[in-house]
Amino acid sequence: MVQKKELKEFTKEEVASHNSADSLWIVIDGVVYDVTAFADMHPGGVTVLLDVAGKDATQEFYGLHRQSVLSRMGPRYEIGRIAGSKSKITMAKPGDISRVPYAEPSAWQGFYSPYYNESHHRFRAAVRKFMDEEIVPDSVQAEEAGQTADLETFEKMGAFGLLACRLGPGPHLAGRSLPGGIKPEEFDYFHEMIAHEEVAGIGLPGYQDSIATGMVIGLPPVMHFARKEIKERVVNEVLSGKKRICLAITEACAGSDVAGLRTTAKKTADGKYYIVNGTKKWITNGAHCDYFSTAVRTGEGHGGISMLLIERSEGLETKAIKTSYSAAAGTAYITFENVKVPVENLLGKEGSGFLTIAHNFNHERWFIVAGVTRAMRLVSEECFKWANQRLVFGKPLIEQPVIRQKLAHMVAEIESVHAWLEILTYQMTKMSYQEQNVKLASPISLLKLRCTRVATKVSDEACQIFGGRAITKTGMGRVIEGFQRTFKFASILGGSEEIMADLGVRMAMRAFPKNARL
Ligand code: HEM
Repeated sequence: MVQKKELKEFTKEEVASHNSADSLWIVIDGVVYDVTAFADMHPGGVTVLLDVAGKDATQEFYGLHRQSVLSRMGPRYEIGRIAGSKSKITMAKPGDISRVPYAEPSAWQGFYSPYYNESHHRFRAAVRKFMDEEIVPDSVQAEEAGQTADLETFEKMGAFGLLACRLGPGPHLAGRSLPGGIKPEEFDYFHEMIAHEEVAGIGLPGYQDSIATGMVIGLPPVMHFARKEIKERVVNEVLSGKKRICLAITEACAGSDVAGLRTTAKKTADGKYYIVNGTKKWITNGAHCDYFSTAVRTGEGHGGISMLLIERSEGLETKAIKTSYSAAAGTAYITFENVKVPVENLLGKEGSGFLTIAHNFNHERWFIVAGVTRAMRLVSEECFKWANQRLVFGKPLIEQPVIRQKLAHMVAEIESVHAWLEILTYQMTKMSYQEQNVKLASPISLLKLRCTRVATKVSDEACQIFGGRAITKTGMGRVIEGFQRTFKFASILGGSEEIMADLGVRMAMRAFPKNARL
């Protein structure tokens, strides 16, 4: 642990005399750092430090480093302050709400909103603080190393109530303590949306997927279709963070075309088990899961699909797929070789797999939009900050009209997606699940289409603003690099853009008045 040193005050002249490799001091935002011992280890090299030795290096530092470098390493080298100086730069604290324009939904930046009450503000504050304090510290390194969140992290999220919050309002919340002291009966889809936003707000695509994307899409079939005893056991294990679950539908030959799936489940002669054989591909979190909500073929054609809850057991193997995002997400290829599954693990009725799968489509797509929209806001925040602190041709980037044009388009598009997301979330708070399935399938599909089209543009503009840093995994462009490398996932999984567009119009046509004419 770093010992807190007694902070002295220095004059500028005193600091100026420490200007060599033997004694190398620099000043950042009024704070004096003795980096003599660090200079040889400095990733940017010694010479750049010598160039600013004994001087104020605030501008140089913030042009090249994220603030987290200073909060992480600064205390080790901090020795005092310039006498009479005051900090001009705010150090981010856990739980802070950003004041950068458009970095938060407008309700969090002092605008009126018909959607949020005090409990939503309290909830966001509690979840953000939890994320900043408990999840973020290890996440950057885990993302880089391709390590998924460990069970201890899952148990922490479970005890905090965050896992349960990501599955919407419902009986699964009964008796649980929830973030910010929210009562289960006051919890609504806006609270859930906030939970997804806060997880996506860490800006690490692989790691944030590792903290329970599999659960958000894999547990609903169990919650809604499992037999009572199985439901109680599995839902409790998963929501407390003791076990992990994922959704296993897609196969090498069956993606959007679910009917093409080939994994078979055949009943044993005594009728007690299904024997499962086949493969699954691109299964988020699959590499680390204990349970797999799995689509299998129990018969021919469309009516021959069923859903089974399969436990990790003999004959089931998972191996990581090398995707373009971090191995932390645990995206897996799964093989089933004569896996024995009790018939009690059937989710819903045999042959009704399509209904079971489709039951959660809207929720899954809505959840994807909430996450991607939050990630886009983070990208725009990074662009605003970068454009403000990066000097080009002797002035901040933001002073270039072409950069302001890019920011304008980015913000206008993100805000429109978020506004539609809020409108549809409001509908969800008013409609029964059944009514949502009928009325929201079209707009949610079109919203997802719009969201990922906007993500394409946001990624493009952000890359142009960040230049080489947008293709560099560490440092200033880290978030932009991660986003441009992974935003495409959202336009493919949970229903590809093409399927979303087609479904959106087909579902809308169901309500088309037969007697309408031009
Ligand atoms: C307390 C003072 C400093 C600390 C703890 C520090 C630490 C670091 C770290 C951890 C990195 C690599 C991280 C990353 O990829 O972002 C880095 C890179 C770098 N640093 Fe520093 N640094 C300090 C001050 C400075 C100053 C004053 C300058 C320049 C005048 C400087 C110039 C650079 C350069 C040029 C790089 C490479 C940047 C790049 O690859 O884009 N550093 N520094």
